[in-house]
Amino acid sequence: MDRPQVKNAVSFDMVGELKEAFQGIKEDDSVKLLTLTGAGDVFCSGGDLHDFHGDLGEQNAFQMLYGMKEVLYELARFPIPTVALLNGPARGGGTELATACDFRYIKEGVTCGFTQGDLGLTTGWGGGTLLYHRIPNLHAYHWLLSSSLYDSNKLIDIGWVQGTYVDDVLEQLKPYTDKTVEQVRIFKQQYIRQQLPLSISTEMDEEVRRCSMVWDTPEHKEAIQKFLSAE
Ligand SMILES: CC[C@H](C(=O)O)C(=O)SCCNC(=O)CCNC(=O)[C@H](O)C(C)(C)COP(=O)(O)OP(=O)(O)OC[C@H]1O[C@@H](n2cnc3c(N)ncnc32)[C@H](O)[C@@H]1OP(=O)(O)O
Repeated sequence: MDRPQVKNAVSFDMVGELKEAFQGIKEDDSVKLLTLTGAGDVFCSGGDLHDFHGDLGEQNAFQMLYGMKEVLYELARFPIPTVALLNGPARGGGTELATACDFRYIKEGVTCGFTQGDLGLTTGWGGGTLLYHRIPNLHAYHWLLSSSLYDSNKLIDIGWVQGTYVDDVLEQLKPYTDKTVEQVRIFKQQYIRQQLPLSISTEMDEEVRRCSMVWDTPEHKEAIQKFLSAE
């Protein structure tokens, strides 16, 4: 993600660019591993609070959120292993995006959180659904409901993050990449069949629908006004 001036916030354009990039990688059958990271000092600050958070009714909010649901679903069921490299903080949808990857590695001291709750929202890209497939249920529920920011140590404790990294992360990912393309694809298929059945798409759709239902509330509008007036 490469919009460092807004901390890699996801704009409408970026939704299309992510889809295009994933398609290109999918078509290259020599690739063994997909990594996702952020330019500058942040992983991703979630949906662009200018672009995504206008005065939208439920139906338009659904359509707007749905594009990122498609991105996260694609990422979760990607045919090769996927890794989020948390070079800096993730917030809101940014934490959802990292959750859609199979594994997460993080720089020491970095914090992540589902801050949608503080904006009068709930998760809306399908990342809440995926979180329940990544970490124990009560950890997921508590993290989502409380909108807490967790640091790298806590994120390792709850099992969301697999390890910390400093610089040469590719060396650290060698246990994944020293396998053949066929091996990594077979292991990924096995994981998808066990943990991410096609029916997960319906659950993610329901999450998008629920979030769009709270889009047009005073709590959300006030939170966005507050963010914009602080700029
Ligand atoms: C369902 C998902 C949902 C959705 O949108 O659909 C969401 O993702 S809701 C969650 C939205 N995200 C947030 O609330 C995070 C807001 N940002 C931050 O908390 C911080 O910016 C942080 C921690 C990512 C980085 O902090 P730092 O101190 O390093 O930077 P600044 O706060 O000074 O930000 C610099 C610059 O970037 C602009 N910015 C940051 N985040 C966003 C954003 N999400 N959308 C648009 N613009 C963003 C910020 O306003 C500053 O702009 P400037 O003009 O330089 O003042």
